[in-house]
Amino acid sequence: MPPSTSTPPSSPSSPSPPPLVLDIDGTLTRPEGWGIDPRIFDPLREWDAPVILATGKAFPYPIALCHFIGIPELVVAENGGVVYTGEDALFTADRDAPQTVAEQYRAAGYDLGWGDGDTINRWRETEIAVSRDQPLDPLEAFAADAELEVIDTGYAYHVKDAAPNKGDGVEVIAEHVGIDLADCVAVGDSINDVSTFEVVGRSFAVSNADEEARAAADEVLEAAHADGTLSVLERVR
Ligand SMILES: O=C(O)COP(=O)(O)O
Ligand SMILES: [Mg+2]
Repeated sequence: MPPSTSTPPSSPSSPSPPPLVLDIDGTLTRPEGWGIDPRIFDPLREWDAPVILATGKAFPYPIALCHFIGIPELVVAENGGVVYTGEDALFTADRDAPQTVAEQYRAAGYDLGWGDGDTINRWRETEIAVSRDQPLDPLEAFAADAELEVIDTGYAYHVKDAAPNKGDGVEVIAEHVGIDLADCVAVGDSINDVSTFEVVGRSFAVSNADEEARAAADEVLEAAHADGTLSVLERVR
């Protein structure tokens, strides 16, 4: 969408900052590319508007991040498979088909790549994530047979139903909390953020973003990871 006219650049007379929609991996991460950058905690805790975390990670991860930042839990998890409005948890897909693909992949001699405990998938409700150091071709073949898609976020391969996406989840939350998507500012880094960028008023890709996110964003930032996101917060606050 074109930049929102209702969100003027930073000025002392700005009544309140815009609502935010933030990806996690690649966007709130340290410059090294992993681990949350601690510099995001205070600005997000003090942000005087809703902050939605929209991620490919399983439900407990963004909920825990909201909890530890100290902000209300407004969460899109599993690339839109799970939506939490602060009151209701909605599940927009089913894990059964992705689970079957994971079992076929394993039966063919491959591994999801997360070890026996597999905390990456343990609480996943609607999709399966596979480590990017595992072979992609057989995973895509099994997924295609099941009419599922595989997306590569740069952090994991996700075997999922094609229908849910982050943007639809963000719409549900915006409606529930009563914010106008045209006022929202989003930051992201990968293909799973394209649907978010399509529904918000103003979108930014960090400089480490993949081609799809760069093409979909209103603006590609000069700074990477949390440095990029912090630069957006400075500009729009
Ligand atoms: O779970 C992933 O693969 C990526 O997570 P993200 O959407 O927060 O970047
Ligand atoms: Mg990301």
